[in-house]
Amino acid sequence: MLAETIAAIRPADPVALAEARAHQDRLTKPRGSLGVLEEVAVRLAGAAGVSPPPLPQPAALAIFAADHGVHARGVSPWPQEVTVQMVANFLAGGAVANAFAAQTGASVTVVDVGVAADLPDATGLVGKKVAYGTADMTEGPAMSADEVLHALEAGIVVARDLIAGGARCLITGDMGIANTTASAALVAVFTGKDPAGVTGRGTGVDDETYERKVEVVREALRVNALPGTGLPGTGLPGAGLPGTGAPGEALRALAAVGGLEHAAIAGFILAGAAARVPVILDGVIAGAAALAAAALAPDSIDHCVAGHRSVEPGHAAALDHLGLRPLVDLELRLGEGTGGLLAHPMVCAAVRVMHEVATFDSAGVTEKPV
Ligand SMILES: Cc1cc2ncn([C@H]3O[C@H](COP(=O)(O)O)[C@@H](O)[C@H]3O)c2cc1C
Ligand SMILES: O=C(O)c1cccnc1
Repeated sequence: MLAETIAAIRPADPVALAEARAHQDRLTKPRGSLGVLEEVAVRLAGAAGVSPPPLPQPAALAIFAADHGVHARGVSPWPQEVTVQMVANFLAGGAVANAFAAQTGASVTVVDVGVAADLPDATGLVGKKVAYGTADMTEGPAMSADEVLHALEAGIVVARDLIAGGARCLITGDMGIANTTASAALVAVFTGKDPAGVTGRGTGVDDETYERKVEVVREALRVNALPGTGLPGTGLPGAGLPGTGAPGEALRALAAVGGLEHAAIAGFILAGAAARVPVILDGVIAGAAALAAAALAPDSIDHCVAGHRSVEPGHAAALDHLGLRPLVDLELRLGEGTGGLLAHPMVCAAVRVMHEVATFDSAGVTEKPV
């Protein structure tokens, strides 16, 4: 399923890109006056392979929830049970993501891809549990080869189901106490940056915990023989995992220091790209997952929009590496999909302009100031 999804991904269509740019310049506004929104609309045209691109609605948020063995190293001030408790909160409609989703009319799908506990009442939960959390990445790989593949496939299936149900825009979401530690490790591996520069305070750790968190990331890279000099191109063997060269290395890195939700989000991105349905990325967890998706299928990023930039330093590093410009920068540090949801109306507005704004010709507006 993974190989077939990757094989279906096409890069941005150059004809649609050129048509969209030309169309922007014919609309009744000074050239370039919509700034970044013009780039977003052009990007979506390239991704869809048609100009104007389809309106990216209805949108569907998928919140992938999982737990992390590295939590045992004291990298988050919150107990692990908060993951399953928040899953219940999402299902009850009580989280920030639910409020933001209601605001933009997005559906919310909650996926258990690896929560350490089972919910007493799982009504409405999409059950795709691959494992009861990952292993501690400072003691060896967080996931086995099978687990990482199954989690990727879970994300692919969720994306396909949402698209089959009518979604025309996918938004990534996450829930997993300690997942900013795994995110930092992934960002360090894929960008080649030092852990100190890409590790953040997550939910808000004190100085002492922060120092430990950076050391834990360093230790995880060392124990898993990930030199942190950037991927692809580290020459790491993809031992035991399908694919040779860069994809095999990417899978090994994802299994070594990622989370089940990172793998699922990577699969979700790949499946959106394969179906030419745009994916709005949320924060640092999505950024780390997108680095893995990019290593598996570089063209998948043509189908992504960076919803926002969180305060996590690893997020900015991931976006830089991917060449993505975030739409919203509001010092958010929550995850769940909140930043992606806030960006969704902007992406819709950018595309709506392409469909509804008159051209200089059609409106009889003089094209150039005399
Ligand atoms: C109540 C609560 C709600 C959340 N919603 C998202 N996160 C976010 O914080 C967690 C990552 O931060 P760290 O790595 O510091 O543990 C993830 O679960 C992420 O989704 C939450 C965290 C908490 C505590
Ligand atoms: O960048 C994020 O999305 C983020 C930051 C802190 C905690 N959880 C998520």
